[in-house]
Amino acid sequence: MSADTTPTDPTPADPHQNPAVDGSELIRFDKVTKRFGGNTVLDNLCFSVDSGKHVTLIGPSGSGKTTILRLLMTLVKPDEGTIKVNGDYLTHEERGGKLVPAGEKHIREVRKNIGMVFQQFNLFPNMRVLQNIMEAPVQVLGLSKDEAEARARELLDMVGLADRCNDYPSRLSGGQQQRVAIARALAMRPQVLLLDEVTSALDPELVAGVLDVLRDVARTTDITMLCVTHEMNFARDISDQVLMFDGGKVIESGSPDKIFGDPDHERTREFLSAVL
Ligand SMILES: Nc1ncnc2c1ncn2[C@@H]1O[C@H](COP(=O)(O)OP(=O)(O)OP(=O)(O)O)[C@@H](O)[C@H]1O
Repeated sequence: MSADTTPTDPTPADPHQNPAVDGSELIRFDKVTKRFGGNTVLDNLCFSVDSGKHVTLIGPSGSGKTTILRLLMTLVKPDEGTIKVNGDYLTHEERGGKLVPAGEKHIREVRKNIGMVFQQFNLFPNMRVLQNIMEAPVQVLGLSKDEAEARARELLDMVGLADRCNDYPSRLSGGQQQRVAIARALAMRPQVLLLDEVTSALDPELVAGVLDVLRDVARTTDITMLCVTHEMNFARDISDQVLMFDGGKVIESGSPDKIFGDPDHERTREFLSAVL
């Protein structure tokens, strides 16, 4: 990501500008600005997500939703501002009372808390399903092969694919591959699961199976979920909170009942009438 510049003057959180930090806050974006060339995609963005909550990001195409997930994965870096996960700066380290750009080791540690499922499944094509799920827990977390395999089998059972562990991804449908990708992300036991339009590349008849698996994950685990989706019924079902983005900012946030039923903002109304 050579176009990215590392922030040189990160501004520490301003408690007067942002919602109060409570004990259960897991993610905080503080005055985050992200530009691509002359295009300001996120503009002084502030928001936070509490531990265990399921938050859906909605908004028009190009409003920066995917960029937020990519920032959390450190696939891109903010131009200004700071991001904290579980109290640790994601892109900065505190050294001698000062914030300095984070080193690779620090970023790797913070990222262990975060799993992501992409629109394209991105499975390793040359590994069988079981191996796809075991790989990172063994390589990154240092689990023994037996521990990783037990974890992988449990997750395959959860996503309804216990009988496909010896198949290569190419033998599976897109929906099945995406369910393996969900199991693979969960195998790292992340605190946060990022979901980026995970059903957009699927044939319509395969969408429901994937969404059902995610509903189960939301219902049966305490994982924090940050979700970008065009599936508004799914968003309504699983979300504790919906954030509506426009012009690089959160213009409105609230419960799904509020945002989908009686939004305050005209722009939210317009957007929802176009997509619902
Ligand atoms: N690597 C990049 N280089 C240049 N521009 C980029 C890059 N990534 C994203 N953008 C631009 O940033 C803007 C926001 O993109 P982003 O994918 O975050 O939007 P989005 O809200 O997720 O949109 P959609 O719903 O269409 O996926 C878009 O104008 C996009 O073209």
